[in-house]
Amino acid sequence: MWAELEALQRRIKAVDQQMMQRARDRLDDLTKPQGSLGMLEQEIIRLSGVMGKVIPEIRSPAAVIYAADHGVAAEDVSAYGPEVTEEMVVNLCMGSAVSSVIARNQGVRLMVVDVGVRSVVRHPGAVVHKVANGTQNFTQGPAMSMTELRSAVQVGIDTAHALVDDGHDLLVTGEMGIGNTTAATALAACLLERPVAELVGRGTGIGQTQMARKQSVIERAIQQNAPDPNSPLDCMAKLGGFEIAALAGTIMAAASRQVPVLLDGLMTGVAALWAVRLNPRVADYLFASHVSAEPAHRAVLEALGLRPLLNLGLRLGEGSGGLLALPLLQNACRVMAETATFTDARVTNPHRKAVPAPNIEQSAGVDKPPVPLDFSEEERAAVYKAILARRDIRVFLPDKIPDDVLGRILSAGHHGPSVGYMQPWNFIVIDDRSTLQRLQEVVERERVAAAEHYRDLKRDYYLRLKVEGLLQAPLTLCVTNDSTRGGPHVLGRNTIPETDLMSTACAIENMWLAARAEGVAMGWVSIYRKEDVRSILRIPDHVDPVALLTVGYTPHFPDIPVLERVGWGRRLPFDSVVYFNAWEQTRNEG
Ligand SMILES: Cc1cc2ncn([C@H]3O[C@H](COP(=O)(O)O)[C@@H](O)[C@H]3O)c2cc1C
Ligand SMILES: O=C(O)c1cccnc1
Repeated sequence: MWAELEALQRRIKAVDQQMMQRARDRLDDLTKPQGSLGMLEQEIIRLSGVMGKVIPEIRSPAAVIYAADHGVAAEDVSAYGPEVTEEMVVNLCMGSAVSSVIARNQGVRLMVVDVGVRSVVRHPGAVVHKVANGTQNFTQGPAMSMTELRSAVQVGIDTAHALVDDGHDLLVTGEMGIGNTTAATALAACLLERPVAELVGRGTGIGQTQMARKQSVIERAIQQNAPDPNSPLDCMAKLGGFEIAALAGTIMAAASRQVPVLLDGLMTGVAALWAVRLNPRVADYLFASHVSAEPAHRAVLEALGLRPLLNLGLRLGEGSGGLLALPLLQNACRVMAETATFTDARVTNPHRKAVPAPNIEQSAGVDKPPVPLDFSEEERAAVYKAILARRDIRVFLPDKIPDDVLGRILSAGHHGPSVGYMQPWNFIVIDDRSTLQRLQEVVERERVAAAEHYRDLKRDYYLRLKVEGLLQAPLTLCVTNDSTRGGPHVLGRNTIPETDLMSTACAIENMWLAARAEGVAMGWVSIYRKEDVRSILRIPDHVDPVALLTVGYTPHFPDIPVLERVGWGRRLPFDSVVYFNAWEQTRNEG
C-alpha cells in the first residue's frame, strides 16, 4: 500500500462506544415503546458513535457522483452504449437526471466528478479529475495500472476532504458508468470468492441472452487476470473501475474525518467492501440506503453486515437510493433531538431503570463538554465582545441607519426570552422630527425636575450630565410592555407579577447587543412620565412605555462606561456580587 493510503488508514478511528451507549439510553427514554423505531434505532445509535455526539445531526449532507467509462462496455454487456456515460454526466450537471431532481428537492448539494469518462464532458459543472479515458477491456488484461488505481483512489480521498472542509457532515455516494455493473460484479465475485452465476444481474435491463454473455465475460476476465482475492489492490486494478476506486477513496477519507457515508447500490457497495477489506473499521461508518435488484448487491451488504433502509427494487445508481433514504436518517436525528423523554413529558415508563443521580464530583473538571459546542471559538469570542463592548451612548451622528440593520436589531429584540412565552413587547420606531421634539421636551422637563433629588455640588454635577440624545439620533425606539398579553394566567408568573417587565428588559438588552455588533449605538432614556409618552405616541392606558432608546451611529464607543469615566459610579468588584450556596458566602466557606 502506498504511503498516503497508509497514513489515511491510521486516521480511521473506532467509533465512540461510550457515545453509542448514551444514545441507546436516550432512545430508550424517549416517549415511544422501546425498540419501536425498528432498525432506525440501530442506525441512529451508530450515527452517534460515528459523529461522536449523543444527538447526531445531519445539517449539511452532500452527494458525490463519480463517473467513468469501462473498456468492457465493448463486450455488449449493457443495454446502453458507452456514449451514455458522458451524456448522463451532462444530464446530471444540468439538473435533469433522477438524482439531480431528488437532490434539488431536498436542497442537497450534488457534485459530479469525471474520474475517467472516455470523452470530454460537455458541461462546465462537472469537476474534472480524469485518470484516463476509461479503463481497459478487462477480458484482455487488467482494467487499470497500479498507478491509475492510485490516482483514482486519490481523487476520491481529495474530493471527500474538500467536501468535509466545506462543512458537509454526511456524504451520499453515487456513480455513473455504462458497463460498471459488470466490473462491480466481477470485483464482488473475486472479493467474496463466490460464483459469478449467483451474483450477475440485469444492470440497465439486459435480457437472458445478454446476461449469459455478461456472466461469461466476467468469468473469463477473472480467469484471464487471476486476481488474488487476498489482495484488494490487485482485485481492483484488474477488475475495477475508476469511479469504484474513487468511491472507495471517498469512503475511507470520510471515515477518517468521522463523517458517515450513505451508500447507494451495487457499485458503492463494492467500493465499500473493498475499503473495509483494507480497513475493517470503515464498516461502522457505512449506512446502506437500499438493496438494489442486483443479486451481487445483496451479497455485498450481507458481507458488510449492513441492513438496507429501503427495499424498493431500485436498479438505477447515480446516488438515487442514497438520496431517497437520506430523509429517513435526518428524521431519525430529529426524533432523537426533539422527542420528549418519559421524564420530561411525565409519561409513565414501565421500563424505567433507576437512574443514578449524576455524579457531579466525577464529571467536574472534564476537558470536553458533554454536548458538542455549536459555536466556534470565534463565534463565542464575538458574543463576549458584544457584551463587554456594549455602552450606553448619548452622542450620535445624524446618519440614518439602513433598514436591514434596523430590521435585524428589532428582530433580535423580538427573539428575546419572555416568561411563559408572553412576548409582552412592542417596538415603536420614531423618526418623525416633530414627535421627537415633543418627546425631548417632556424628557427635558423631568431631567430638570429630577435635579431636586440632589444637593449642592452633586446637583450641578447631575445637571451637567448629558442624559439624552433624542434630537441628535436619527431615530428613537419606544419599547412598550403589555402586561395583559398572554392572559391572566401566564406560565411562570404566579408569584412574581413583574415578569412581563423582566421579559421586555431582556428584549431591550438583546437589541442593545445586536446594535453593538452592527456598530450602532443605543442610549436608554428613562427620565419621563409614562403618561406624557403615552399621550404623544397614542399608546393605550394599559400598555407601559418602558423605555425610550435613542439609536444611531456614534463617533466613539468608550472603553469604559461614561458614568464610570466621569466619576459618577464604578463597577462593583466581581467577587462582591457572586455568592456560593448562600447569601454572602464565598467559594471556600460553608
Ligand atoms: C440513462 C441511464 C441513466 C443511468 N443512471 C445510472 N445508471 C446506471 O446504469 C449503469 C450500470 O448499468 P450497466 O452495467 O448495465 O451499464 C451505470 O451507469 C449506473 O450508474 C444509468 C444508466 C442509464 C442507461
Ligand atoms: O445497484 C445499482 O446501483 C445499479 C443497478 C443497475 C444499474 N445501475 C445501478
